[in-house]
Amino acid sequence: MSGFDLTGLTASFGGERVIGPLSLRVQQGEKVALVGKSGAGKSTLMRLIHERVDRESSLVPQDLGLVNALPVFHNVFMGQLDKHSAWYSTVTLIRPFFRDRDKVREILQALGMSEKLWMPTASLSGGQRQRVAIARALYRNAPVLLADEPISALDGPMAHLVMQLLRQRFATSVIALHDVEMALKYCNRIVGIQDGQVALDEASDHLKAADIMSLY
Ligand SMILES: Nc1ncnc2c1ncn2[C@@H]1O[C@H](COP(=O)(O)OP(=O)(O)OP(=O)(O)O)[C@@H](O)[C@H]1O
Repeated sequence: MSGFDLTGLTASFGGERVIGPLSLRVQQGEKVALVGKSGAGKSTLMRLIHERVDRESSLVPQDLGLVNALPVFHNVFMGQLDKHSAWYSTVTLIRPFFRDRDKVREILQALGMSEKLWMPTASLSGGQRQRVAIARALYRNAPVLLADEPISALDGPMAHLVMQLLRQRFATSVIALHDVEMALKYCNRIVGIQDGQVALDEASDHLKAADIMSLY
């Protein structure tokens, strides 16, 4: 599977409906930006999609989900934890295999931080930590990328580099973005969320930033 067709997506907190019911069909090759104001329901929708797509996806959650006590290498390696045996993962914890080191180093290099390979993740800056979560998703190399605000802590040039890399490496993606210009530049479909519903669903080519700002 490299696209998905989900129906009946709903989420409630404390008896209050915050998402749906809504449907979302994403075809292979689509790069979807989820946009909408803070609290509209983007992260909740992303979690619902991930629950259904799960092993077919590479996830970059908003809270990053890193293990601070472990070095960068091991956090990135976790992207493929479910593909290895317990034996392989235990050996890797103590003495990683060369092929895995090389692969992880190569991904970190593309993200401009190969020198951090063995650094404790806790010692990194916010933007560096965000890139470790992105590296983990790249290392997982699943058919679909699900990323929740993956460039929120990055400076301008690094944000563009990361968006280019994600576009190259994942045929199909759903990325929640606050930056409307980045959404238009790097995604070919814009889905706007308002009060837990799809309020806009258009090809990027047909939209200008001002059209999207009506959601805010
Ligand atoms: N664990 C939770 N418990 C209670 N309410 C929650 C919880 N998670 C989200 N919500 C509520 O659901 C709504 C949607 O939140 P969500 O995080 O999905 O929005 P968002 O569009 O991702 O916002 P942001 O852009 O600020 O990340 C908000 O009103 C939020 O308060």
